[in-house]
Amino acid sequence: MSLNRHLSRSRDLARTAGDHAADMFAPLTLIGRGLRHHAEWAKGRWAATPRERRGPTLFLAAAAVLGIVLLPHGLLFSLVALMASAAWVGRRPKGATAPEPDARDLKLAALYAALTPYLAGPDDLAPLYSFDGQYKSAFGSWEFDGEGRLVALELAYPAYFTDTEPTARARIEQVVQGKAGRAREYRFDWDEESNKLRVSALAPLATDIAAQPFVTAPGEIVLGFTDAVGSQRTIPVNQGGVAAQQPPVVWRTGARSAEPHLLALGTAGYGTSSLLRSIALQALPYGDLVVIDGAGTGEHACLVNRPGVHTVETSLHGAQAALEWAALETERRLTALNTARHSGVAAPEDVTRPLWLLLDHPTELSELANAEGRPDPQDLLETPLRHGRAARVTVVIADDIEARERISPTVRATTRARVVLGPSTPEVAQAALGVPLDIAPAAQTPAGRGYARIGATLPVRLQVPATVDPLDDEAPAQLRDAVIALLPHRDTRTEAAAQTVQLKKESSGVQPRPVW
Ligand SMILES: Nc1ncnc2c1ncn2[C@@H]1O[C@H](COP(=O)(O)OP(=O)(O)OP(=O)(O)O)[C@@H](O)[C@H]1O
Repeated sequence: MSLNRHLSRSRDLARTAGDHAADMFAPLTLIGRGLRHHAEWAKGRWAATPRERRGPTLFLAAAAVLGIVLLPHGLLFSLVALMASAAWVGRRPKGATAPEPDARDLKLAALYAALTPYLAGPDDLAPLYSFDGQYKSAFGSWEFDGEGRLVALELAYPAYFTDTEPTARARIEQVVQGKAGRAREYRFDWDEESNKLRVSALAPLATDIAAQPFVTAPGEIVLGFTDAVGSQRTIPVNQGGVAAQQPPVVWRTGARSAEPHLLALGTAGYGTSSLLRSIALQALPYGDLVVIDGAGTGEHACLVNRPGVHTVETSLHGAQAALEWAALETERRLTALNTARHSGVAAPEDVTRPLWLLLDHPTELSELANAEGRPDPQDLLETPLRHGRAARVTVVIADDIEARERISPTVRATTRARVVLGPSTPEVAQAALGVPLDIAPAAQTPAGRGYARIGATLPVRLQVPATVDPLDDEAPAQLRDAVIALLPHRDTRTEAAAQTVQLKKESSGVQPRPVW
């Protein structure tokens, strides 16, 4: 017999012996698997049993075992019963594989595990959060979207959690946002009375609404658009060339407004100048403007010499002259209004026509004035800010969030309409809006995105309509055309479209029309 035949025979013998052994040990494997299941089940029950009930449970189990041992043939019968049940549980249908873990279950379990270090109390006898706990003990309800992303969650937290402390809340909000995905914004609704937190993921706001005439009453300014929760009404808009209804963030100005002035702070490049331009275009049909461009970048040059625009100032001297005039004009209007009231006649039109003071980056001028030992332009705003409501003078200030410390206390105290644009941390949002934000911003923020707070209301999300500088060659022509179409003209000629516009973006060429 050749060596090869010997080898193949031994292989066959080994295979047959293996098959026989597998057949012989199959019942043992089956029972072993069943016993393992039983052990896991018992371990799970033990972990789920509250600590104070573990002693009595152990006692009952020991009593049952003792009873079985004392019964005639009790031990034998119980062993047979255990083997039979293990064999039943351990059987596995042919081809069956372990079920895939549910991705949603895994996400919720991961969130629960991440929250546990912040919400578990070491001395809590019945903890909602514990390292060997289950998320179902703390999470009341949850909802996932079609793509498997968490969109809503209600969770309970222990009563001793310091839910009134902004830092403690912020920690929990950060954990939730981290586990649920930083690409979206989340609203956090803390129900302090019942120790519940409701989290909802917010759909992104529309970014394709350009400057256009908005359907509003005189004195109403559309700061931008929000979600359905943030506004009580919708207005018709042209959204990316399609007619749509969108909920606006409306700022009411005028003699009856409780928030007659606005302060907008933002990260550089996130659209505070565009917001100012958007307000200017909405204010111009009903009022007059004085524009101060503290950064001197000529971003508001498109307003120069427009009907209703008194002046666009970019220098410290010009800004001071304009603001001194505005202060005197406010006093003149107050006197004229008083006289009219005393004589019981209607106030003249030049007193009631709204006057808007729009200041972009005024803190830069404050620094310059400080260096030159001249009066701070912000101080010149005192009269319009304090008496502007009665005199129909509205002040709008836009500045860099980094410059918030240099904003004067009078400006901060009198600007009750607030906007913050660009990426913001809880501290920045609180400094800009005056209250903590109950919304966690997304990791990526488009230009013009932020939050608005009008008076004592809760902050709402805000997307400012794209109101680009029509003299900015890099801005899309379509957006520049939208702004050009809204600029008022001295005659009936139609202004050239953005592609052929001949205006030069040279702030040195800006010739403001002096009013004093
Ligand atoms: N709402 C918006 N939609 C689309 N683009 C915008 C919007 N707001 C601003 N932009 C674009 O973002 C850029 C910066 O805008 P803007 O100059 O208004 O920002 P800013 O915060 O005033 O910046 P800076 O402080 O540097 O002047 C511009 O190119 C502008 O066209």
